Amino acid sequence: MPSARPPDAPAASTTPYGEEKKGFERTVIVRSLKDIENTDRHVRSKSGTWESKRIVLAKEKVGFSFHETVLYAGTETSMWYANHIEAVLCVEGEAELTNDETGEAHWIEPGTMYLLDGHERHTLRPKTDFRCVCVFNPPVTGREDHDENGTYPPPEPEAWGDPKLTEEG
Ligand SMILES: CC(=O)NCC[C@H](N)C(=O)O
Repeated sequence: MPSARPPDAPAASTTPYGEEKKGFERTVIVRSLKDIENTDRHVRSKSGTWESKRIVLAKEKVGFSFHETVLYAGTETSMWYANHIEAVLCVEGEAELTNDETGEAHWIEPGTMYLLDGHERHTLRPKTDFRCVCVFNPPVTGREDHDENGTYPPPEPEAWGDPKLTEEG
């Protein structure tokens, strides 16, 4: 049975910035990895070292994107998220993570998270297929793949609805 709505509940949803979200419908987005398989939200990298299912994107306008990524056993991927912050939680497999700014190495296994809060250049070397869930802020818009530096371009503010960045003047 649905629970009663508390009297002080907000009348409408708000954005991450506390502003009312326009066009809000009182529905919950439910989406499975199976729904995403082989759609536009499923990106296989040009490098051939990873694939990513983009579960939540900029167009959802919630301030972040949320992905499931698999990096393949025996590969090496060097990345530099110059325009994004990324958090990564390993859910399956094992990999060595190197901070290419410092040379420091970390072993990442299920239950371990790493956070690139300083746009650090880094490399992942999975020993086995490495499955992780990732959050990007600002959100990716859909088809991003690494350029020659392992970077994604920044999204246009309009793409993810940041009211602070889209205000006139
Ligand atoms: C762990 C990592 O950054 N892998 C590269 C793909 C990225 N997570 C994505 O989903 O776009």
